[in-house]
Amino acid sequence: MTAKIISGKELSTQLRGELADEVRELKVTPSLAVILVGDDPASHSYVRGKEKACKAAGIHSIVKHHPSSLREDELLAEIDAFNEDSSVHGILVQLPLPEHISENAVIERIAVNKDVDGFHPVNVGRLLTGKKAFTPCTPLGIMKMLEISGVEPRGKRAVVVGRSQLVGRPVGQLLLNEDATVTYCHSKTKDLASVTSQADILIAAAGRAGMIGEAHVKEGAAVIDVGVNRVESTGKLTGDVQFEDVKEKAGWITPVPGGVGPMTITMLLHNTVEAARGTMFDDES
Ligand SMILES: Nc1nc(=O)c2c([nH]1)NC[C@@H]1CN(c3ccc(C(=O)N[C@@H](CCC(=O)O)C(=O)O)cc3)C=[N+]21
Repeated sequence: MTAKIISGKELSTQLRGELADEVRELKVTPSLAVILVGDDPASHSYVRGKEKACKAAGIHSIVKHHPSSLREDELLAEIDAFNEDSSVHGILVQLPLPEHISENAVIERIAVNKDVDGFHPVNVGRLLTGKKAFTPCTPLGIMKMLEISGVEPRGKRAVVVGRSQLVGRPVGQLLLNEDATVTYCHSKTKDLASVTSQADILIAAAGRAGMIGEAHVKEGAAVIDVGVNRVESTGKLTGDVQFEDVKEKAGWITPVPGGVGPMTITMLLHNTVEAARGTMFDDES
């Protein structure tokens, strides 16, 4: 079988166009504050991507760059100011942060109704209990890619490789909420291939270049590659999946670049529009 390639880039073009239409209908201009600490080139490049995408969708973005010497209390004070500013609807602090700053303290400081990353423990808990919540952008993008491909999670075996708070755990939760049978694999999993090769839906989110080969994949499976690994010699981006081999066996596959990455940004725009509407928690029970 040769896999259908799910283009996150093409889907993003369509969805961002629809979002731009929605933005035009809103009474307010959605506004996103992005805070970037330090000078990691990859982080700077992602933030530029977010800025560009906001602009194209008619979303106002404010980007704050800080040196890596920024103190935690200074960062928390800036978050407080954005929390109180009613013209700002979404707040995103680019991760990872320098070691002297507690990521948990920062994430918990962001107002729950401005947490467009969906990392705040209240949003995480709401997702777990099946309530409406801001949902992390990468997992949301993955679900959208499955949906447009006609891959229905209900009753399927889904295997998630990677258990990060940002991607692995929440995408497993979303798949479970859609009635998939979900298994998580990680660095301590024994005989990885024996587990992943049972997956109808395989999510590769371990952050290890090329770790998923043809032997890890079931014939006809949907393979979603979340890897964003930079090849040092060429500077090119590469996934966790050996694309050329796996595409001959899988039913669906996402490329890197042009797959999950653009969808992550698209879902950030989606969450920012949702935050600007301000109705996420209206049905509070
Ligand atoms: N608070 C926070 N929220 C995040 O959502 C977040 C974060 N921190 N830290 C870093 C990761 C990584 N991330 C990516 C977003 C887009 C692409 C993307 O658009 N990639 C393009 C290529 C970009 C390139 O070539 O540099 C692609 O895959 O086609 C990649 C990675 C968001 N993250």
